[in-house]
Amino acid sequence: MSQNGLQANNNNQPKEGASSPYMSNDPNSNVANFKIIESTLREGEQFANAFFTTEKKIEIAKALDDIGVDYLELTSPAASEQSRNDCTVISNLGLKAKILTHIRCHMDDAKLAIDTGVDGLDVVIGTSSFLREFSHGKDMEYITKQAIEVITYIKSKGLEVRFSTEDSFRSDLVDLLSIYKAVDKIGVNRVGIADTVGCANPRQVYELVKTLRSVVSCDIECHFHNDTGCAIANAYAGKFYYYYFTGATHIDTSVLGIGERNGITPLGGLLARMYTGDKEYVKNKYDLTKIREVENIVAESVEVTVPFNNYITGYCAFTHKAGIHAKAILNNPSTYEILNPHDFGMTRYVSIGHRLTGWNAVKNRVEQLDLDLTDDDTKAVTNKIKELADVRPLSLDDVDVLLRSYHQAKADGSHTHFLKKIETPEHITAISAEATA
Ligand SMILES: CC(=O)SCCNC(=O)CCNC(=O)[C@H](O)C(C)(C)COP(=O)(O)OP(=O)(O)OC[C@H]1O[C@@H](n2cnc3c(N)ncnc32)[C@H](O)[C@@H]1OP(=O)(O)O
Ligand SMILES: O=C(O)CCC(=O)C(=O)O
Ligand SMILES: [Mg+2]
Repeated sequence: MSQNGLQANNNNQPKEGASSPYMSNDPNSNVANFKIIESTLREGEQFANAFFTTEKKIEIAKALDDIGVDYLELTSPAASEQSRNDCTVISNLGLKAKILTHIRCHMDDAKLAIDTGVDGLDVVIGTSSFLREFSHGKDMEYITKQAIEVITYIKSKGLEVRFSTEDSFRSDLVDLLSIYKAVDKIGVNRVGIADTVGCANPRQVYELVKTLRSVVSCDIECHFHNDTGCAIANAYAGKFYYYYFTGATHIDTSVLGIGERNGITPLGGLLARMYTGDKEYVKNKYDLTKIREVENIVAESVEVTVPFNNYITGYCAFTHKAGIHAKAILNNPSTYEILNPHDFGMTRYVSIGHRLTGWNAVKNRVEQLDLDLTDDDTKAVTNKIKELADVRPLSLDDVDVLLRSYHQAKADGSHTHFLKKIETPEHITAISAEATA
């Protein structure tokens, strides 16, 4: 969907549910109002390589807080003594983000978590037949009773509480709706749906959120694994329904998407997706220029490199190569860019030393170097670049040497001969060496 298409949709009246009790009367409800539950310090700690010291958790928490994420979700205090201490330490940092910890649907875990000083608890229990049979072994009646007891207790302590079903998309719909209805009735702040195994597609997400929206009045949170590459699209599909009808949603993310197996919805990718929906809202709410910093901190800590094709920060995310693209980008970047790199603290790069280059891109370099060459000159040098780049790609330095040397040769009329003499990329290297000798 095009950026304009989406924005136009925002201004349209919703096609369905105009009389829905969940439709906000707030005139601002047409903006992309969503909240991020940043789970690098919980789901992210489940990533194979993750080991976060307390100091590293503090550094990551502060970097995420600087971006402006709404919540930070921390590993359960039941996991280990250090995990419990870390909940207390991070709760006491005085961050703007609300601090949550993630617990099993069990009174022991809830009691342990209450004392850490967090703002709220994210309670989870599996409801699919897989989890009921092979994980905790409890039936729906037991789960519902337990959920009500745990939620009531947490609420009595004045904390925010969310109840989520694990493996929601492989759970029975009647079971799901019935337990969500029960917890909504006792005043849970949010219910969560979790695609724990990454099996859901955007259509299923949209349908489940829509159905759930019709049975609960509390907020709805979404947690999507990326096993089949749908984590961002699913988050967007979940939000898209809210977009019209509630004006509120909560989406779980982690930095670089790290988590159990191949992880969940990545923070940067989600922000890129949301930015295309409502650029001003996203830019005003989150400091997009700080995404790179937190990604670098996390990448270094978990000993991975930021992928080359990462959303926003991948090294070639704003590199334009083919001649057709380069020409249009130089005329108007929006022709081939949906994200403005400057909004993310990034810069655009137009690559020219290769066989796919075009004379318009080379002309731009001629102008940057302030060389007095005609369009025919530029086209002749472009053809030479293509010929040489059939052997190997040229660096920008190679291209500059070629352009400058051609320009010099033009002064005494030897430029045609000069181009003929350059038969391989090594000839350019030789010219360079001669010039610096
Ligand atoms: C999909 C997700 O990512 S959910 C979040 C996953 N996070 C974690 O697992 C946090 C890290 N985990 C841990 O440190 C440990 O697994 C602990 C402390 C939670 C539990 O450790 P242990 O008591 O040794 O149990 P173990 O991990 O072997 O098994 C899980 C236990 O939790 C129970 N359980 C699993 N899910 C739930 C749930 N949602 N609610 C209540 N109990 C649950 C299981 O029945 C099992 O109990 P059992 O020991 O009586 O059989
Ligand atoms: O608590 C939740 O909603 C999600 C738990 C989780 O990590 C998952 O189901 O993958
Ligand atoms: Mg998960």
